[in-house]
Amino acid sequence: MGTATLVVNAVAGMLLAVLLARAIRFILALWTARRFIMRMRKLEKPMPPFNPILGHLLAGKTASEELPPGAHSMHILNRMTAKYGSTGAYYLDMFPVMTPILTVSDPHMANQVMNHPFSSAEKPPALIDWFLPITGGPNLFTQNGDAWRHDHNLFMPFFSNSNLDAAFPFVVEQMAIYRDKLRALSKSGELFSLEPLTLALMNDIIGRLVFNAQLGAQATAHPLSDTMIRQLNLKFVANGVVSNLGRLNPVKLFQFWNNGCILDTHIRAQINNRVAAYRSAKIDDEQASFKSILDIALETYYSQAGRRATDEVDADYLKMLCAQLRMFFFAGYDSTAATMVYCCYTIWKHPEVLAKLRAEHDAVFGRNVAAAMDMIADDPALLNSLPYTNAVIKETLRLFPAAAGIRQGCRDLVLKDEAGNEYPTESCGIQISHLSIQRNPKLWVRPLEFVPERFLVEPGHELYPLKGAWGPFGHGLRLCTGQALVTKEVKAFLVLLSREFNVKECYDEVDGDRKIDLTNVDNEKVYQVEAGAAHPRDKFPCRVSLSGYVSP
Ligand code: HEM
Repeated sequence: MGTATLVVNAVAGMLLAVLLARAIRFILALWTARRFIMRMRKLEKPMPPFNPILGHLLAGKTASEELPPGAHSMHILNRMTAKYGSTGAYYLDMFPVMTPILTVSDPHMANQVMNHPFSSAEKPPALIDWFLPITGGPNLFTQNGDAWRHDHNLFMPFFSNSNLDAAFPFVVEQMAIYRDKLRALSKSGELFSLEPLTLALMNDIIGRLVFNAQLGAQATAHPLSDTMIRQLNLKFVANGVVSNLGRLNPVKLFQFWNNGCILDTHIRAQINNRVAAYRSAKIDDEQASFKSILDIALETYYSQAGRRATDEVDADYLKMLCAQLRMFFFAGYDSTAATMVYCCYTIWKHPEVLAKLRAEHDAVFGRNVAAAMDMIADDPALLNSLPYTNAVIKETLRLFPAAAGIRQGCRDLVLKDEAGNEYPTESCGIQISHLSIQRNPKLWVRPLEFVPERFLVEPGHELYPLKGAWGPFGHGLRLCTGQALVTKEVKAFLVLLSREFNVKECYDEVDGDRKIDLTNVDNEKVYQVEAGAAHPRDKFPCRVSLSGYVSP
């Protein structure tokens, strides 16, 4: 037998072994999923109609078809909650799209999860697959136990109040570029999409916060931002569920891998830049008041005993950093940009809210909008004196939560609803359905109305929110680490823009004769779609004009 034949046989044998291992893994996972769900069926637990071969995939498909195009999976879960989750929880087996979950839409049961010593902090293995195209490896969202604790402690100093405040001169500088773009658009009066502009703004801000880099994405597309967006587009196929099976397509798998390599190349370039800067800063004994996430990680690395500034970063640390920085880059811009756009929608849709918001900004910053920019840069703590603005952001996130939380169940966590029905969680993930909880008429007065005052009234008032019912940043130990940062950023965004401009959404103009049935998304034309976090559909078409409320 010739060498070539031997090589071909060896490669074919290896491929066969890999395929066989994958097939066995698939069958085992399928068997585990079905066995658990069959047991729950026997116990007559709430769930959609079950198909022995397809599990609940058909029910998921039906729910997604009852929604308008591209509706986010949170809407799909919400739709299924309306059909099957009247007791506050139902089981779902969408294998192979995901492993079985218990979807919880009741804050009492969500609290039981968040108070459990194991499940409150444990993320399910299925999340690793979800994040893999975005991060390429373990990250704070997916890690558990000591690995999570170690990396969490490594990055947390970035989120200290003083470090975040030190970033604000740069944050408002980027918002000034965004404001200038809106000024130009207000002159032309043209129809445009607000979302790409806002994503570019947040790309530039997060580039600085994560890498201490000036990406300049508001001026010209940056390859890091472009590749992340390409990767997200690939991941979030419109109308999910069955088309999600496209994940098994080898062409798509190659594209994921290739985008991942490009992301890693750019992230490594940022790491190399900062290693060089770190070394020269060490030599010059330079002290920067603001430290990026990457700078903090490098400082910790080089401060370890026996390590010299001239040493290379070792391969394991580099791998860990790449995945965590990819995660922070994504988490830091995507959902914040979506929330900023939704705030634009909510405040300009409600003139009475806008009037109160502007009055609060006048009281704290005076009527000179240009001065507000310098005031925030000099003293970001002023942003803490804006209770109404804070309530507007909270109310926007109540109606349009950008993300959701998930936990791993376990044998000794059996949830109980108020009627005493039990929900075992062993062998399944627990998905907290924020959208269903935050729009539930049993939990909220005037649930679909935009009422920021509900976050300002005292306990005992009918509007006062029920404990645990508001949770767009999740709950407990695994709460979003970016919450304080997001709140500051969105407050600054509103202070700098809400008085100068009027923004008018133009969905009717764009939709034209296209009839969209909005019945199952609470008749909300700006319903959320899959695009990373949950984003406003069709990138928020609008026109902007100068308000005349203040002089620019
Ligand atoms: C509007 C913006 C944002 C929203 C709505 C949001 C929401 C969330 C949610 C729902 C979770 C899961 C919480 C849970 O499982 O209980 C989460 C986790 C996380 N978020 Fe955010 N997030 C936002 C912005 C950010 C930003 C700006 C950063 C960082 C720059 C960030 C970093 C993280 C991290 C690292 C985690 C994982 C925490 C852990 O498990 O240790 N997020 N976020």
